[in-house]
Amino acid sequence: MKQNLELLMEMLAALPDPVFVLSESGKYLALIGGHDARYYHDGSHLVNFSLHDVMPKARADWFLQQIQQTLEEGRLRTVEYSLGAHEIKGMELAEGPEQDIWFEGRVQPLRRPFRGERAVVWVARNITEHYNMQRQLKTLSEQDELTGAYNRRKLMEALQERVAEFHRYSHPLSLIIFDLDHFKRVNDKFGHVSGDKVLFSITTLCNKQLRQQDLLCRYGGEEFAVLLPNTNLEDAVQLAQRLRTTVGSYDFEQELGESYSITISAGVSTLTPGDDIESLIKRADSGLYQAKNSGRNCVIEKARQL
Ligand SMILES: Nc1nc2c(ncn2[C@@H]2O[C@H](COP(=O)(O)OP(=O)(O)OP(=O)(O)O)[C@@H](O)[C@H]2O)c(=O)[nH]1
Repeated sequence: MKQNLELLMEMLAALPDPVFVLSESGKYLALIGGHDARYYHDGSHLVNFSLHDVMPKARADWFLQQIQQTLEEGRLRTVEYSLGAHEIKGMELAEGPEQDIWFEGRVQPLRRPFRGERAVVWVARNITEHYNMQRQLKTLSEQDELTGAYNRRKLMEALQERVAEFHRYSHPLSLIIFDLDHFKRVNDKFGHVSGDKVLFSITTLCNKQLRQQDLLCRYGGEEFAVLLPNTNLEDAVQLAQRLRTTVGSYDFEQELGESYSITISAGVSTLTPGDDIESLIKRADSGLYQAKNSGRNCVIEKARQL
């Protein structure tokens, strides 16, 4: 019997991930396992304290809510969250990972009350590596390899979200499609590799003019699209003009080895009630087509004909 108990204690102590027992009121009742300092900080000092004693209120509230919801549902729940050791009072920062950790928390109700309170077992697994890799993969799947701008897939995804938002909340949404003028001449004169450098620099130049929420995408070879949430037609045209003058006044000497200017032509459209993604794109495209036919280096707006 004693041997079995010893074995059980050994097993519990050797659990690779920390396992907390947390009460319904947010008290740390017990902690076992999670002793590998490569993955976890030592949280043994937390036992007998409450969540609200050791972490900022908003954080503690969140953990408490998870505990209470798990008890209410009476079944295993899985949650993901990031937590830095610096957010927990009394944590030994030097011993353990430096960065904030992404955790997967598996939260299971205990079958009976513990010290007079309902409680859960909370297994916290460090998933930082997995999380970062997933984020990296997501970024790669949304990005154009050459320029770092978003790709067409991301544009279509964002369009779907934003158009739905427009129909629900009437937030304005505009689209610019622009294309480099006579880009074939650049390739012919300086070579494809230099042309690639120009595409990269144009992406950088344009991104500097955009807000965080705007989305610059490489739409085709030398064609770009800019999705502008919360932007009406007038402001979108203004921005398109700014992109046009920014690119037009830039000297591509560094990219091409001699002083050289490149202009862009753009079409602009804005979403209206009853409109859809296809017609928004179509109008911006037709504005671009008209801009090319009007001598290039200009912006043409296309309002919807009702
Ligand atoms: N370097 C480089 N060139 C590209 C890439 N994608 C498309 N292009 C080039 O872009 C050029 C597009 O040529 P056109 O469609 O004739 O258009 P343009 O010369 O820009 O003329 P307009 O659009 O009518 O002003 C071609 O030379 C393509 O090879 C790319 O990824 N890298």
